[in-house]
Amino acid sequence: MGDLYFEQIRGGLIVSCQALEDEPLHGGDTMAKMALAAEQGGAIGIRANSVHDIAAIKQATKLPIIGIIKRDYDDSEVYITPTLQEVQELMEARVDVIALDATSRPRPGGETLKELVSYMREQGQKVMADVSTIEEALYAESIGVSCISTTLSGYTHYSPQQKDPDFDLLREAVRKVKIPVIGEGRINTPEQAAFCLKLGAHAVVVGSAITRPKLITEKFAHAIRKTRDGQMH
Ligand SMILES: CC(=O)N[C@H](C=O)[C@@H](O)[C@H](O)[C@H](O)COP(=O)(O)O
Repeated sequence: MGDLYFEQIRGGLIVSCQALEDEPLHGGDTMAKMALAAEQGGAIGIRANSVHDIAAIKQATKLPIIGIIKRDYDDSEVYITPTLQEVQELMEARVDVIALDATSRPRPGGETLKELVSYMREQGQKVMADVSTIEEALYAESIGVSCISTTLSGYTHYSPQQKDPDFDLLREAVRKVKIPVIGEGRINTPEQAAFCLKLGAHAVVVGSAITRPKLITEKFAHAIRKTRDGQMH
């Protein structure tokens, strides 16, 4: 029998509604409106950062939520749900899935991915592993995560640095792991999102291209500036 959550999100669009403290749209009220707009536009799930935003989004929509807490620690590069502290905060906030960094980089305080995943499994909590390579995807599957997401390709020094989504990682992960694989990271057009499904992605997460108007504006402004500067020469 398939898991209900994964049946619900199959073939669908999950919208990541995130704005950090230094971003203009930061705040639960804004993220709740983003999530509502996403729902009205046809999203079947939300990915959100922080207990505060998650609570606000829950008031605005009934869509299932993938929760993360981004937090910086001095002794590690890992910032997406790095330690047990963030895991416990997210469990209290009650999210459908907790996503966490599942790269091979050392975690704060010497905690391990395996310990965190075991803890969540014991509590019946579904887990999304944000990976940057196929080796990380295979390891995450072997320790019992519920699904893989290509979120962190391009954000570790040893993964391909590119402006497009990492379709190669998605393709390989779909072929090699048995659990659902989600396409995520730099999916900037509807065509790219659809292509992820063609490659076998279970669902697709899109963030910046939908919910970060400052970045979207920058792309338009940059393109226009380049053309204008070209015309002036
Ligand atoms: C690398 C990292 O910190 N990714 C974060 C993970 O939650 C978010 O900032 C991204 O917006 C999300 O993964 C969706 O990706 P994109 O915004 O490229 O569609």
